[in-house]
Amino acid sequence: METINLTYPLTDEIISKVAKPQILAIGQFDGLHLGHASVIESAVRLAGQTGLPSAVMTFHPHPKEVMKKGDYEGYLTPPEEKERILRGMGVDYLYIVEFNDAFSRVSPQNFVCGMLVPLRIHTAVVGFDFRFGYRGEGHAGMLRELSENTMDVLTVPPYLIDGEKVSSSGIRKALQEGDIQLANRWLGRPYSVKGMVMHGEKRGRQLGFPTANLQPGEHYVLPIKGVFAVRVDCEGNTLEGVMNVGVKPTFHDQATRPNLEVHLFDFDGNLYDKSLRVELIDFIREERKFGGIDELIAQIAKDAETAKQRLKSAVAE
Ligand SMILES: Cc1cc2nc3c(=O)[nH]c(=O)nc-3n(C[C@H](O)[C@H](O)[C@H](O)COP(=O)(O)O)c2cc1C
Ligand SMILES: Nc1ncnc2c1ncn2[C@@H]1O[C@H](COP(=O)(O)OP(=O)(O)O)[C@@H](O)[C@H]1O
Repeated sequence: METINLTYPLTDEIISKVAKPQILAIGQFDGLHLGHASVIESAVRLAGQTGLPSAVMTFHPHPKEVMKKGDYEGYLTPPEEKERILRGMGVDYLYIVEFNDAFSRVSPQNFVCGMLVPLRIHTAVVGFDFRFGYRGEGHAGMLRELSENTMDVLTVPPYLIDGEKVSSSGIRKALQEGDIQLANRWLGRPYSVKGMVMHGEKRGRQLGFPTANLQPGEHYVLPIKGVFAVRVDCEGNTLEGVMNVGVKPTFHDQATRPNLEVHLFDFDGNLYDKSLRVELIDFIREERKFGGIDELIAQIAKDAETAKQRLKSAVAE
């Protein structure tokens, strides 16, 4: 898969590089959940049937972040994570369109005539509720007409689980409520957060549980504050562990943005400045303020045992 950054308006240089008959799935696709996957898989399937390349068009930064909408809480899948997942889906091209104030004011007509038509899109594949252009005034039904019938449009129906429409907002809510099982079921994979390991307060080792403190590189949606059973990808190696997401109220009175810290099982090495991708497998409990260090240590030991059991049963499922 090749990733190509696009800005509006397209330059002649980029048009000559990118324009070709192709099947294009368009959407924000934050989360790349099973609903998004069904749109993208439809595009990849159609590409296979027609012999044309498949492509995905997405927008960055998140429009809600740029438009300063109150309900923006970070990314489920920052661009790097989207790339990783789309590569595994057999997509040929990923177009990341720069979303800024000016782009937010592009009309539906200009988006189609200035972006999709010059790229020579054969078929645009979109979800049933796709909106585009200034104030979201464009919808799927307008794509063909605005392209003057040069482009076909395939609209994919909602993806349901237990009668409920899979959605990014539902996944955000589930993460914030600690329902990791639901979030993961809707994502079709474990929710993961990636970041570099940084120095902490050097207390973990004294407690008997060294913890790699993660600096998430992008602004991720964080789950509820508490303890999780996790699987960790460190430079291609898979490890298991237990993670605390929180502010360590036992040691700190002031609430800050939560920290992510992972204690890895059966590991003794230096992780500083390495990149870890942590998959949340299950939620164990909420973070608490303990009366003393011994109580905290005893609880962390219990958490580690619980995490090992949950990881074992997750594999067996
Ligand atoms: C599994 C696990 C559970 C934890 N639970 C709590 C908790 O409930 N309350 C709390 O104040 N700190 C909790 N901690 C955080 C510890 O206080 C923290 O690991 C310790 O202060 C080390 O911090 P450092 O890495 O910055 O040195 C937990 C840590 C782990 C690994
Ligand atoms: N099993 C392990 N799990 C996590 N980190 C470990 C482990 N063994 C060694 N380490 C190393 O120890 C560091 C954490 O030790 P800790 O005393 O908690 O220091 P800090 O406060 O800087 O995080 C990690 O960043 C990593 O480099």
